[in-house]
Amino acid sequence: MRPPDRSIEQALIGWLPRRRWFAGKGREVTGVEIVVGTDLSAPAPEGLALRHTLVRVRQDDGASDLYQLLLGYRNRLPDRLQYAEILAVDGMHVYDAAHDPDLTQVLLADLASEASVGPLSFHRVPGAEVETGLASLAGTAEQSNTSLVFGEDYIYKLFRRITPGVNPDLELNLALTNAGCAHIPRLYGWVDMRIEEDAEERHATVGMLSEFLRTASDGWQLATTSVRDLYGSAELHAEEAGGDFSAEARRLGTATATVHRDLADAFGVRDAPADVLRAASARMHEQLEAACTDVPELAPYAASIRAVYADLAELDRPVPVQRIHGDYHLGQVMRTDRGWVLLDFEGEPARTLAERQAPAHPLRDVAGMLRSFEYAARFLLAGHKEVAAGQSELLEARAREWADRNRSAFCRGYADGGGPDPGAHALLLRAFELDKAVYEVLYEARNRPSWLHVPLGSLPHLTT
Ligand SMILES: Nc1ncnc2c1ncn2[C@@H]1O[C@H](COP(=O)(O)OP(=O)(O)O)[C@@H](O)[C@H]1O
Ligand SMILES: O=P(O)(O)O[C@H]1O[C@H](CO)[C@@H](O[C@H]2O[C@H](CO)[C@@H](O)[C@H](O)[C@H]2O)[C@H](O)[C@H]1O
Repeated sequence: MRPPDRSIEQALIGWLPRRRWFAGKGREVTGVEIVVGTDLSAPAPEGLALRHTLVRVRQDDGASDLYQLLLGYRNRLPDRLQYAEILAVDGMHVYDAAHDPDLTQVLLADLASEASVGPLSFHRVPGAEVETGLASLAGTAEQSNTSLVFGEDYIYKLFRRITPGVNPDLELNLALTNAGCAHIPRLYGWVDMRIEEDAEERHATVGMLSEFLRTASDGWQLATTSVRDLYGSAELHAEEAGGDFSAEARRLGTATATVHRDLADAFGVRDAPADVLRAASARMHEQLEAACTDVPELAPYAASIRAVYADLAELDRPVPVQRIHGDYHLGQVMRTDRGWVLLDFEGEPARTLAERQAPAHPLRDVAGMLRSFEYAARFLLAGHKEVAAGQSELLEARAREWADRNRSAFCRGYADGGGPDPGAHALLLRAFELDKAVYEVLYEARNRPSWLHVPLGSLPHLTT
């Protein structure tokens, strides 16, 4: 017998906030309600069941969000799945079935056959074949969603926070697929869900199946390996150390410009009037004030940051805007044998769908990646200071050198690829970088407090 929904909802109040992908951190969960549960007829062994579940989560600030869960039901929960348990009642275990390859196979089977099950409809990209019967492994990366790797072939992104509408990750991947862009993983299919609430019918993207880049390394790993290499021989300059990353940074810049051009071709570019910059500046101010309230360590830099935002508001000229990546950093790019590939076009997870879909200046993405070079250079510093006391100034200088070298290389590559020359738009770039750094301060305070020193540590340099 399955436990009643009420017991599951109660258990989810404590379980959800502890998930890495839960987007409402820092606010209390006051209620969870199962909006719709759909049994997926898994080609699963006897005694197992899979229920696709959409829940509404209410929080103490009045926010109310939808989340997607795959609930597994078993009479006996094997040791390997204990960590995924949500509750057990009268010998029946309810758990996060994203971690259970016996159950997740149904996703591939339904994509392969383009099934429709209750409110869920599974779609294949025209011409794409999907092989079934592969076992999945849930990714261990720091993620806003949950990714399931099937065999060595596919990666299925199970979107966690669900916003009605087409998810920009799917929207942009589909457009880039149609444009024949080489800098994205091959897209195989997606899952759409009909959501009926308050007599209203809406649709949302709840899953996406892409090529798993099995031989690729992500940009963050490659960049931090290069930084580690440099810190290991701190007497050398960045260009002398073995693992110099700058040629890769330059190629990454060029790939970024190519993707921006494809997005511009697919969705268009328009000249936004000057008041768009005033509105952007106002939003930046708002985020800064919110961040200063939550993170008082930001206060000493606030006046300098405000001055840059004020200059931006005064920049009285139209700016070209287009669809962009929106949350661009080294963890979102992978180096494959066919060059750099860009992932995760969802935009910043904390923003509304309308904000994430809004056209923006492409240098916002450039600023995101430039911040990421700072992150890669700075994130190892703290540990190193303990090991090599007295060397901290030298390592700080090396961090600066590494970041500057790779930032310049990326910008050169971006301009080579036909993007607007970052060097010719210093104020825009500075404002975008500061805005990103403020976002990161908030993001780290809410999600990874032990990383807060990384964005805070780069503020003295950014504000001088
Ligand atoms: N197509 C892919 N091939 C290989 N690894 C991938 C692929 N897509 C994502 N990943 C890995 O999963 C991580 C998280 O993916 P991402 O799309 O950024 O998810 P999220 O939206 O949850 O942050 C990436 O940093 C990368 O390491
Ligand atoms: O990848 P996500 O869409 O989940 O993006 C969020 O999480 C990122 C961290 O996982 C965060 O990125 C920040 O940390 C990165 C290193 O882990 C660094 O490369 C980025 O430059 C830095 O912004 C991202 O901001 C957040 O939206």
